[in-house]
Amino acid sequence: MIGAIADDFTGATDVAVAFRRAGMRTLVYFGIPGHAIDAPADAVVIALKTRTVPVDDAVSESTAAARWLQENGATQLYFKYCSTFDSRPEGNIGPVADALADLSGARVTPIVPSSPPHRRTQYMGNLFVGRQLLSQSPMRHHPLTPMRKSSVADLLAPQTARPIALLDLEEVREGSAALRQRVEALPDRSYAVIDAIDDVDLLHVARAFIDEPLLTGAAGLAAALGAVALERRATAYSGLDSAPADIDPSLPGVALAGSCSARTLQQIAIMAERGHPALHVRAERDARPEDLAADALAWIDQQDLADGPLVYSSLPPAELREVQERLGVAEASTLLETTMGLVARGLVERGVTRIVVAGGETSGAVVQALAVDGAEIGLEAAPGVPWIRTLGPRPLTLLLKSGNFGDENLLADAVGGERVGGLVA
Ligand SMILES: Nc1ncnc2c1ncn2[C@@H]1O[C@H](COP(=O)(O)OP(=O)(O)O)[C@@H](O)[C@H]1O
Ligand SMILES: O=C(O)[C@@H](O)C(=O)COP(=O)(O)O
Repeated sequence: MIGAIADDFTGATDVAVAFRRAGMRTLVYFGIPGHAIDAPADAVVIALKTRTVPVDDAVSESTAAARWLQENGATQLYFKYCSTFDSRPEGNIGPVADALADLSGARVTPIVPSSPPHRRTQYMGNLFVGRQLLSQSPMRHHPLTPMRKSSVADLLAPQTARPIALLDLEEVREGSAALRQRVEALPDRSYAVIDAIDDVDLLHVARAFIDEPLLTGAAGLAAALGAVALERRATAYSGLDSAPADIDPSLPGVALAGSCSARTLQQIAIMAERGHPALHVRAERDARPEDLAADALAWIDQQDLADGPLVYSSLPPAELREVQERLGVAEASTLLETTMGLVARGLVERGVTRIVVAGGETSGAVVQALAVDGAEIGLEAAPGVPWIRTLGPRPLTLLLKSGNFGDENLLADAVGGERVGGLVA
């Protein structure tokens, strides 16, 4: 079994659906479960909200998640971070990877953020988002982890004391055996930052590292790892059931958006164009999340839920900067994340069973406020954005959308647009 630790909740569903697409029975848990695994699985993902928490917290939570996974049958660990390598100079990718490498006894740990289905590629050590270098992409304006460099080794170096080597695309394309030899020549306790621009490159990497105790990357390498693991072990699986969970998202849905990413802003604009009622939640100094949430829920009570309403705090870069300067970055984000969590709780109390959330940190806040234990993975509304059905007696249908994922219509479609049935039926 592969045990994956994701540093945010949208990343967890992204990597979970990558494993499921490769044919693995996959479960996702939000936080470390207080119980044993629910069902036999080939991949288990633990979603943590550790991308921007203090380094020590990220390390201790990730290590505890790894131990739970090992105790529940994981023979290989996968550390899932963002395909845009979202982190701050002090971490948390480096410190968490260091700790997981120590725990698993990894000699050389691959660092592979490339995820071609999401148009994240790496060439000569530089990460691209579509046609742009990471440092020139909208990620330079991210509210919590602005990415202003493109070299993955340069981003990682301040986060770890371990040696970092680049294995470039030409070396990757020599194939997995040659790549493996290059890995063998690297020093102990080192990182290999590895180029990949398509899925075949990732298969070479996955084959070169298939017997290693720890791999790290985004959903791209996870999909390749799943494919290689399945290729190797197909005959050993018994009762393989990789079918997506049968989730019916036809009930009215509500969207909550805290992402300020360029794509989410477009998706919000399309929701307005398509006539979905929308409420903008403003972060003001001394505002209490309870009051902001109560106002938002009072507004919800006046809406027809069949219209697919949206509650959002998202702002474009200049206005976002203004709020952050006035309130503080952490203060504003904590206020708005807590508010969104309380709104989600109020929605469930009102009988809403389908909630669409835009933003990784925002999804973390919402799912934690709803005290969701785990989920089954359904079909994808967009690449890397699967519908999920929560475990437990009162299941909810959730879509946790990474800020930058999905086409412009995704949010409108997901709250009740005409394409929902087509995608999920
Ligand atoms: N108007 C705003 N002012 C300040 N911070 C905001 C505002 N709206 C959202 N945020 C914060 O920005 C962060 C967005 O991160 P996240 O939800 O992970 O989105 P993404 O998936 O795009 O990275 C959250 O912490 C959110 O609370
Ligand atoms: O790898 C990715 O890009 C995503 O799975 C992811 O981690 C997205 O994070 P957010 O954009 O913060 O939702």
